[in-house]
Amino acid sequence: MSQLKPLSSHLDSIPSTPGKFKMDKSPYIHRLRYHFSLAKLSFWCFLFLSLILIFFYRAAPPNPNSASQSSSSSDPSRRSLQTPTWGGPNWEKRVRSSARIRSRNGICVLVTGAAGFVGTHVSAALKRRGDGVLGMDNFNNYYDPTLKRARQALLERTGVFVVEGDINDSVLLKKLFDVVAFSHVMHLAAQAGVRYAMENPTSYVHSNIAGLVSVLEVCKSANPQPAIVWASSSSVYGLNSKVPFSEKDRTDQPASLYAATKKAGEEIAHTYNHIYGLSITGLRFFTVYGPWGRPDMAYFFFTRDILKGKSIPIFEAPNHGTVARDFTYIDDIVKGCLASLDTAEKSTGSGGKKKGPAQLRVFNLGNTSPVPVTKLVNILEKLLKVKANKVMLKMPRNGDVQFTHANITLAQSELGYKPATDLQTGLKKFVRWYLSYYSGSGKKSSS
Ligand SMILES: O=C(O)[C@H]1O[C@H](OP(=O)(O)OP(=O)(O)OC[C@H]2O[C@@H](n3ccc(=O)[nH]c3=O)[C@H](O)[C@@H]2O)[C@H](O)[C@@H](O)[C@H]1O
Repeated sequence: MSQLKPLSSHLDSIPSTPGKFKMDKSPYIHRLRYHFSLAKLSFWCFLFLSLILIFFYRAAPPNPNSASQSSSSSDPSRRSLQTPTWGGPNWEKRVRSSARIRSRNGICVLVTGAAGFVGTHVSAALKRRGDGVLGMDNFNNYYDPTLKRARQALLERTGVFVVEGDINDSVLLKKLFDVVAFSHVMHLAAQAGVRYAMENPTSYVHSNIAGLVSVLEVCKSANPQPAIVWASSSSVYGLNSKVPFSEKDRTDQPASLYAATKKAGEEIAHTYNHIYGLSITGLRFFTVYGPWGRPDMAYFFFTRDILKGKSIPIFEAPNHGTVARDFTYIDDIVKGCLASLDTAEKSTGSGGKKKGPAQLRVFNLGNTSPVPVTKLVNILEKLLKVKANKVMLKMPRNGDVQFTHANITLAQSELGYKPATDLQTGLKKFVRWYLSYYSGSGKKSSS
C-alpha cells in the first residue's frame, strides 16, 4: 500500500483514455513502467490475499443455513444454532451407517432429543435390537451439558450417531430425510420442567410448539412419511381431580405453561393427522426417573443436596396435604416407547398429500402407584445412609399439581405395557449410577 500512494501522483499525469498515451522510450518512462508494474503486482497481491481471507471467513461455519438462524436470545434451546456442525461426505456416511437396519424386520428411527434422559435410553434399546437409529440433539444448557455429552459418548459406543442440531432447523431435518428414508420418528426433544416455565416461557414455545411443528412439517412432506411417536406429558391433566387419570379425562385445565405447550402439541398432532395422514402416537409420561436422569428433577437434586448436607425443600399442599407422584422407572418407559413404535401403523399420505385416514393415539405411561414426596426422601436417606435436612414448604403456585396417578388400561391392552419397577427398586439403581458417575472420575460435578 505504501508504494501506491506516491506512484498515484505520477499516474495522475497520465491520460486515462486508452490510445491517447504515446509510448516514449525515455528513462523517465522506464522508471514509470517499473513503478507501474510494482503497483500492479502489489494490487494483485492485495486482492488475492483479501479473497483468501474472505473465503476462510465465509467457510468457517460449514452450514450457512443453520448459522443464519442463530440468535443471541436468552433462550437456551437456541444457543446451539450458533455452532452448526453438520454436513459433508463424512458426516453423511456416519448418518447412513448409524441409521442402517441390522436385523430382520427392523425399523429405521430418527430420535430427536437423543442425548436427553429418555432419548438416550430409547436410542440404545433400539440399537441393541438391531434397528437403524439416528440421534439428533441441540445440547442446550438447560441443565449440565457435560451430562448430555457423556450420554452421547455412551451412544457412540453402541453405534448411534447423534447429529448436533435443533429441531427448528428445518434445513437440517430435510437433509436427514434426504439421506435416510426413516420409517419412524421418535420425537423426544422438548423443553422439560414444570417450574422453569415461569423463568423462561419462550423456550417452551420454541421447543414444544415451534419445534414440534417443524418436525411434523418435514415428516408430512417426506416420501415415505414416517410414523411418529412423541413425548407428551402427565402434566396435561393439570387440575383434573378425577383419579386415576384416564386418557378420556379432561385436559383443558393446564397448571403450567409447560403443560399448556404439551396440550397444544396434542392438538397440533391431531391437525397433522387429520390433514396429512400422518400416523401419530402421543405418550403421556409420568415423572420418569432412573440412571442418567435429569438433574433438574427433584429425585436427582435431592440426592445431590442430601449428600452435600444442604437442606431440601419438600412441598406440601394446603392443610399439610400430601404431594405425590406416580414415579415411573425409565426401563418401563423404554418398553412403552418401543411398543408404541412397533404397533404404529404406517402414515397414509405421501409428499404432503393425505391418501386416507391414519392412526392417532394417546397413551398414559405411568406406574399406577403414586408415592408421596416425603416417602421418596425417606427411601433416598436409607439408600444414601445420610439423614436429609428437610424443610417443609407450602407448594408454590408455579405450575406444580398436588398429585398424579396414571390409569394404564389402554396402554396395557394396546401396547402390552406393564410397569415392573417400584420406586424403592428404581431409586436403588439410580443411586448406584449416581455414586459411580459422580465419584468415578472425580472430575464431574452435579451442581
Ligand atoms: O410427569 C410429567 O409430565 C412431568 O414430570 C416431571 O415433573 P414433576 O412431576 O413436577 O417432577 P419433579 O420436578 O421431579 O418433582 C417431583 C415432585 O417433587 C416435588 N418437589 C419438587 C421440587 C422441590 O424443590 N420440592 C418438591 O417437593 C414436586 O412438587 C413433585 O411433587 C418432569 O420434570 C416434567 O418435565 C414432566 O415430564
